Amino acid sequence: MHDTVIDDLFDRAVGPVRPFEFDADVARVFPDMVRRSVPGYAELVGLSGLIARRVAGPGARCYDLGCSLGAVTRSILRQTGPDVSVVAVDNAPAMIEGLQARLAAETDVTRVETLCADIQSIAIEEASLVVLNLTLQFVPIEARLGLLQRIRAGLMPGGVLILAEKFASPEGRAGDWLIRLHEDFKRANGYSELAIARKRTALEQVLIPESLEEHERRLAEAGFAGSVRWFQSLNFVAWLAWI
Ligand SMILES: C[S@@+](CC[C@H](N)C(=O)[O-])C[C@H]1O[C@@H](n2cnc3c(N)ncnc32)[C@H](O)[C@@H]1O
Ligand SMILES: O=C(O)C(=O)C[C@]1(C(=O)O)C=C[C@@H](O)C=C1
Repeated sequence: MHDTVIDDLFDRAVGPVRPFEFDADVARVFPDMVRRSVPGYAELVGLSGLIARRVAGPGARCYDLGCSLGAVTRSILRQTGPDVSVVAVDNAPAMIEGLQARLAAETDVTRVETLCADIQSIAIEEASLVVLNLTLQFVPIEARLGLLQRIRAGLMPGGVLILAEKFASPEGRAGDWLIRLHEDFKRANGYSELAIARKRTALEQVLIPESLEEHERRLAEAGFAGSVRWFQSLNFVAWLAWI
C-alpha cells in the first residue's frame, strides 16, 4: 500500500530548485523514486541479504546505516535466522517513522532497533555486517575516512562491510556513456526531461560521488584487509570489504 506512491516531486517547475533533502515528501515517494532512479536497485538489495546470510550466524548483529525505509534491513531479516538482529539508523525523522510503520505492519519488530541519529555519532559494536547502501555519498568527504575506520573497528572477526555508491563518472567517453545511459534509464522509467534536470541540480551539492579508485584507496586506508566489487550497474557500484 505504502510503496505505490508515484514520484513526481521534480515535475513541478515551481520556484528555484532547492537542495535535495530526505524530508517527508521524499520519504512518501522513496520506494518508487529509488527503483526508477537506481539501475539494479532490487538486485543490490536482494544480494545484500544473501551476503548477510553468509556472515550473520546465530545471535549476530547487523547495522543498516542510512536505512531509509528499511529495504536492506528487511532483506537481511528475510535471509537470516530469527535471533539475528539489525540496528537500522537514519537521521531523517520521516524515514525512521516510515520504517517503523512498515516494520509494525510486516515483521517481528523485536529483531530491529531503529535509531533516528547521525551515523557519524552512533556506537558500532560487535557487528557481523555493516551496510552503507547509497549513504556514504551524502556524508561530507572529510568525514568519510573516520566513519569507515569506526566501522572497521566495530566489526567482529569474519565481519564485512557492504558499501554501495553512485560513483563519479570517469573523464571522457567512458563517463559520457555512463551518464547518458543513466539518463536513458530514467527516461525509460517515465521521468520527464524537466524532472531529470531539476533532480540533477538538487543533488549537486548534496550527493558527492567519488571515483572507484578513491573509494578503494580509502577502504584500504581505513584498515580493511581487502575488498571486491560485486555489483555494478551503470554508475552505481557495490563493494564487499573484509577485515
Ligand atoms: C539514498 S538513501 C539510502 C537508501 C537505503 N539504504 C536503501 O537501501 O533503500 C540515503 C539515506 O541516508 C540517510 N543519511 C544521509 N546522511 C546520513 C547521516 N549522516 N546519518 C544518518 N543517515 C544519513 C538519508 O536520510 C537517507 O535516508
Ligand atoms: O537520481 C539519481 O540520480 C540518484 O543519484 C539516485 C539517488 C541515490 O543515488 O542516492 C539519489 C537520491 C535518491 O533519493 C535515491 C537515489
